[in-house]
Amino acid sequence: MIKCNDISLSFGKKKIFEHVSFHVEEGEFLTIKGESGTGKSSLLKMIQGYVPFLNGEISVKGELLTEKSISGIRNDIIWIPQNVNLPVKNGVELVQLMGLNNNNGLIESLLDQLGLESKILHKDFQKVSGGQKQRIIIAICLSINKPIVLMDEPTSSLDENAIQLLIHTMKSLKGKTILTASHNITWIENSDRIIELN
Ligand SMILES: Nc1ncnc2c1ncn2[C@@H]1O[C@H](COP(=O)(O)OP(=O)(O)OP(=O)(O)O)[C@@H](O)[C@H]1O
Repeated sequence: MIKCNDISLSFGKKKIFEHVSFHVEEGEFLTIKGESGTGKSSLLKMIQGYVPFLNGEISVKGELLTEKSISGIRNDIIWIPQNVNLPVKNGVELVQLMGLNNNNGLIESLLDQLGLESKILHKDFQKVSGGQKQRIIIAICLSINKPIVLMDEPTSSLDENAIQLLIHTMKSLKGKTILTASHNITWIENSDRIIELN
């Protein structure tokens, strides 16, 4: 589903990683682990064409990542960041900004699986905890039906109980190809497979 072949990353003269190759099978839940600064987030952004890579090649669903194919590839991906700093007051406004229609109640059902009541969508982001906000963002993003889910540090603000609920939710998303960047032990242990950047 996703193939990275012999890719390297540098910012200016600073080499972050070199000659990295891995693949993610369709329906697999794979986690990239590694110390802070090893390039996990950048690698997830590379797959979406937001960070340029050196050497090698990346392909998604059999299609090489090029200027021409980027928009089609992005169209198959849900990108779930750790946090959002957008001009929105709460979850309802975020749903509107993202142009989502939630008429089948999927967001509420995902919030429930993540241990939150749906009314939290109306609560000001300033008044919810970091862990609640992260789960609201995840529920909203997961309601979008795309075959590939990329998540950057999905547990960064979550406590152990919320991590377990999120793992359970991810495993219930049948058929999705999930690639995450994390250094959380519980998350890593529950992934189908891990690769390490160092
Ligand atoms: N746009 C950029 N310009 C210059 N340097 C960058 C840029 N983005 C990231 N870096 C540097 O590249 C390195 C890798 O960053 P990245 O965020 O990908 O690492 P990470 O493994 O995800 O780290 P963390 O676990 O702390 O999130 C870091 O040293 C970072 O400072």
